Amino acid sequence: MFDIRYASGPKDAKHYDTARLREEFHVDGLFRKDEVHLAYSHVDRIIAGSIFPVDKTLNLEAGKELGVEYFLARREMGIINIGGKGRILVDGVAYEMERQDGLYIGSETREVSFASDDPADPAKFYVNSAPAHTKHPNVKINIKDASPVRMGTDAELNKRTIYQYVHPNVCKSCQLLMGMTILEDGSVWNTMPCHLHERRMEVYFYFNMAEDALVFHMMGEPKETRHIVMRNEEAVISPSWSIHSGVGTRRYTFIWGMVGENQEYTDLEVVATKDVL
Ligand SMILES: O=C(O)C(=O)C[C@H](O)C(=O)CO
Ligand SMILES: [Zn+2]
Repeated sequence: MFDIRYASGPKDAKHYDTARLREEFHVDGLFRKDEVHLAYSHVDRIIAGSIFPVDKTLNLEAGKELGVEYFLARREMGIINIGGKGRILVDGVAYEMERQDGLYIGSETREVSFASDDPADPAKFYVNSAPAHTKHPNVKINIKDASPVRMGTDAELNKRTIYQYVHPNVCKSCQLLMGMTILEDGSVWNTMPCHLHERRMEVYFYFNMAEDALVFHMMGEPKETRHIVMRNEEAVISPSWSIHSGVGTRRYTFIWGMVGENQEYTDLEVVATKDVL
């Protein structure tokens, strides 16, 4: 059921060629019609992936990999809909999900199912899930409820708004932080100057990209940088030792999710551009 990824350390990763870098960190094949497609990373045991109900209703099910009775028995989940209108049924409570709506689901939630209103314009649910030690309330998060942070300048081609959906300012979670960053027209860079956060790992999911557009996702230690070429609706795992930044051939949007020791979004070390190699 899961696309399993084990953890790689920086001493090994600096020797990887393109194919190996992609095998370890790059996640594709998302949003296949009527399928749940999830990658399970052993880095902080985050799960990231897609749930794409078109003609069918899809249920969240625990595989043998989770070793529990139901998926969210010991996990929490954040969801953002990047498609048309849909519904998520959470232990009998229905949440109507428009495009850009988010949902936080706390642990100990037994039954979660996903459906689209119109197969011609189906909902596309991107999800992140992390181990959780306690139950927090389920919360629907409209983009207007998300905490916005405007960043960047025209000169640096990086004007963007970071919408923090699952964040202590918006709702309680055990460790998950999740949000969506929308670049302005003409802006192509995210997160440059780049940063590290040793206490949290991160997964990026790039979307709203034209078919012929690319994003070069930067990764690696600050003085051993590598890149991974990203196409529309692909994700990339960023271990805590790696920078994560990207530049596109056009504007794009991305969803980021973080898990680890703390929930301090600003607990990061900025790497000066002069120190990057
Ligand atoms: O546009 C950005 O910059 C981001 O969205 C950065 C991510 O949120 C991140 O790296 C948080 O640590
Ligand atoms: Zn980061």
